[in-house]
Amino acid sequence: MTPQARVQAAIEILDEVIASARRGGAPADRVITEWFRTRRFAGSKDRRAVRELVYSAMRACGAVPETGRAALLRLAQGDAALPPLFDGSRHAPAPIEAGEQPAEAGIAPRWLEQRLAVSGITGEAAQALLSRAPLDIRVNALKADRATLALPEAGEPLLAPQGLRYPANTPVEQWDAYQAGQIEVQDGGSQLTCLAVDARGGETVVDLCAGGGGKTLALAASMGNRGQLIACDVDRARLSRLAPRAERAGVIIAQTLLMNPNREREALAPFLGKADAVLIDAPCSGTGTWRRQPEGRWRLTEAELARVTGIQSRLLDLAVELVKPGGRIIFVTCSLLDEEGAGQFTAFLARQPRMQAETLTIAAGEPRGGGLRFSPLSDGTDGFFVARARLL
Ligand SMILES: C[S@@+](CC[C@H](N)C(=O)[O-])C[C@H]1O[C@@H](n2cnc3c(N)ncnc32)[C@H](O)[C@@H]1O
Repeated sequence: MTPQARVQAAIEILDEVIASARRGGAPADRVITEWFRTRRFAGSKDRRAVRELVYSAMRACGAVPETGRAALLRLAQGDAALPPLFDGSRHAPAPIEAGEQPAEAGIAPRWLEQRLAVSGITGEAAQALLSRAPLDIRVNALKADRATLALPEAGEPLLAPQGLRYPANTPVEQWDAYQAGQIEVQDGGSQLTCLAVDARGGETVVDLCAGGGGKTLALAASMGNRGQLIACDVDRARLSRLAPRAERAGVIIAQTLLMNPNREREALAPFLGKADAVLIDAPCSGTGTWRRQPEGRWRLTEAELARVTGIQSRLLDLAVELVKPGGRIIFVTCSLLDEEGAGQFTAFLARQPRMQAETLTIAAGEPRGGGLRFSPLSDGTDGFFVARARLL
């Protein structure tokens, strides 16, 4: 593909990414893969270059762009090599017209920038939400140890005891250690939130929002595969990804529990008052994951934010019924918004006087509202809020 054709391809893909974000459809990565599936003429270098253009353009725009072309024009404003490629030649985008408006720059749609600002995320901290994420792995302590595991490339040790960092796009999934279940891909911040659970062998631990089991696997490793680990979710497709991952990782204690939304308590009846720990890795706005999914900013609406914060407070109250006296609840969101972090946790403590907040001894993050907040700027991780409370 010519450089001009790559720009035109990026514009067409962005049109689809924008439409998909508006209707709550497939994420950008899938849109890109699908686009190339029917364009076999594109080689691997073309794919990489077009993908880079698409992601750079997404990062350059704040609010949802009207069109892919407007998004690319925004990117072109900061990259002198791009405007000449709008030359109208075969497969190239049409020439830029006088007065043609690029999409708006910014961190996010305005309402969301304001919510971030109220939560103390402005300037550099806000800009860092759109930086490029590295690739972090967790060495699976059930099968290996960071200190002795030989890997094709030496990573940078992270604060999390089994964490290693690599440049983005390192093909770790092709490594023998990955196939052997000795390593998992997991953001360093996510690994730190698992430390807050402090899950131990022999305990009963409920992972209330297990999804595909990223944290479940880390908890099983921390428990040395001893005890009871109940991985729950309301999304059948996500939960079904756990079994093959658990098998590869050698995890034998995780049992899955599919719940009906709004009827979670019924499914959890056998565990009421039995849990030593309940992890709530709650559904959230995902504002902490924009480094990887910049189009997440364009999917979020105020109504969706209100919906997920409602689920968060409901699950927090449900967790109180699940823990035994002395048991602990760990609340996690991959968000930097206080309404999904410090504010949510403070309101929970006020509603539940028998729950007492605990100070976390993780040497990272900024103390906020009884918990810790990790951010791309200060911690080099995805954005997370994590807090722990114990039932008196
Ligand atoms: C942040 S994701 C979990 C990620 C997962 N723990 C991991 O580490 O890979 C949030 C999960 O909450 C689930 N969820 C949404 N509503 C729920 C509910 N009412 N009860 C339990 N889980 C819910 C979603 O399906 C999603 O899988």
